[in-house]
Amino acid sequence: MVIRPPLALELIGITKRYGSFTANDSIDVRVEAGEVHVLLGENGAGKSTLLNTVYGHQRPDSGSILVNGREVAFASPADALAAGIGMVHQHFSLVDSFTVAQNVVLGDEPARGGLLQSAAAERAVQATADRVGWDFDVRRPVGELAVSGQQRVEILKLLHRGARILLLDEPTALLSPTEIDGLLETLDGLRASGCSIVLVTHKLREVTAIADHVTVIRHGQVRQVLGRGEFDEGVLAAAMTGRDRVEPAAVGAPAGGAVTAPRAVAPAGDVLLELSGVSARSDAGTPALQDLSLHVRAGEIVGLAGVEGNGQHELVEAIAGLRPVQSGRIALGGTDVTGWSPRRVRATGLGVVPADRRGWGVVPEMTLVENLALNEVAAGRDRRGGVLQWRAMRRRAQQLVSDYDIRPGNLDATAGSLSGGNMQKLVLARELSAGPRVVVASSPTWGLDVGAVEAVHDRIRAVRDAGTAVLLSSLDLDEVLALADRVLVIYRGRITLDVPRAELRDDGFALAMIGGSVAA
Ligand SMILES: Nc1ncnc2c1ncn2[C@@H]1O[C@H](COP(=O)(O)OP(=O)(O)OP(=O)(O)O)[C@@H](O)[C@H]1O
Repeated sequence: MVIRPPLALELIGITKRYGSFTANDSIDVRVEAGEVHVLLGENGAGKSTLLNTVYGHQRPDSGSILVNGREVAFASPADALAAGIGMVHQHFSLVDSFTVAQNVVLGDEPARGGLLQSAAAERAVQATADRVGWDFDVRRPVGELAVSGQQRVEILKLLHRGARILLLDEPTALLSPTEIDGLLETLDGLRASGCSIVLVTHKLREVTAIADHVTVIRHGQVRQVLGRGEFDEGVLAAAMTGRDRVEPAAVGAPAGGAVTAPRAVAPAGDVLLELSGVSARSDAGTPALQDLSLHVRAGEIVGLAGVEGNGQHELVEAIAGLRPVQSGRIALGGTDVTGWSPRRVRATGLGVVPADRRGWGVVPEMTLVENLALNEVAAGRDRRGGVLQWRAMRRRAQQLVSDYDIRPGNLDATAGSLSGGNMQKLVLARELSAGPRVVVASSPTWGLDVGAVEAVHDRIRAVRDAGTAVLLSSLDLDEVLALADRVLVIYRGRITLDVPRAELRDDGFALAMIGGSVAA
């Protein structure tokens, strides 16, 4: 008789309702010790709900959670951590000026002589890093690490507190391709050391690279469980959508390498967005944009590539009037808008898809109708004789919800109740649909499932074809290559490469992103 070790984590019949809506409907998931188990599903399928339930953020309405064969009930994330479960969030909670060791022990300092600086803490953290084979200098300030290094510190924090089961909700959504490879290597090492990993990702290439098992969730229910050898990208895409086998490209998958050729004809429209010698500071007061100049013409998509932290966010904010400009000039449609308020800049016909949708993309407490009408309201186009045109606003919202496939499409639900991907669709619907002259978009498809990615790419191409000037900043190079007519590279707040997509050489492109100088 073979005696099997207990499962690391077993979810049995987990059900979670929000009012009359069932987000998780009797979900079973079996996670073995030392495996990477992917939860896959379209936007709104119920993946984050499930992770939040397992991590003690919320109680399930029914169902059981077993850790190493023993039933548990968590009232908070602290309970989950005490049982050996840790969750890595998309946004880090690290103190840049603290060392790796200080960050790891923060809030959990050694009991005696428990100062953050203690050598004992350093030794203990080093031992944890050594245990998983990470070559870390734990005395280095976290602010000096790349994003992937910081993500490792977040994971180290959990391991140091005894976590052996890690939950990761879209950890690669805002990482560059090299950083994604780094994270996959990290996960592989953790698996080899016996940790179990539950991973939510929309990128099918990552799933095929790393998953031992995939549980496919559709409309809150488990539809399929697939083991290694039983899936490729086509099978996964089909399982997610419920269609017969489809090639991922057919549902849109930049990760699968579906790169659309740029338009053959060079755009010849007027310059609608122009930055001349713009300098601006980061939140920390350091130079973020340095004498930066660029332009985007009507009917052109300009892709902005660069490693995270080279000024992309500050650039988008400066154009939107959200970040003061030290020197230089920003013009929209030929009008100098430097120093204008965000509201006034927008009124010139600017659409903005921000990197942080929860920050200023949506107002979570407001309904879908209200969020979709924000631009109209701000521009005073929503009223007649001073009276809000609710009926027209609802009609328009209904149309946008259907066009952009925002689910569930209850117009009176708050934006905050939407899943991450559907919230992103809401922002895109509002910003792309108002007939903007210029669109500035930061990672527009982050968190979207493969089908939604292609739909959004089509919409961005459509606004371009209608004569809009589009500046698209993305960490996903496949996305830049799929959409851009011209590619810029931003490095340390300066544009270091500016070349038509058709003339782009891959090696030069990659080199420019890390500061190398090349002839395109
Ligand atoms: N607090 C809430 N109140 C009401 N409905 C909610 C709430 N949280 C989530 N939902 C709904 O539950 C469903 C599942 O959401 P969830 O965030 O789990 O999806 P997801 O699979 O993680 O999607 P995504 O890939 O877009 O992140 C969605 O329809 C969402 O609107």
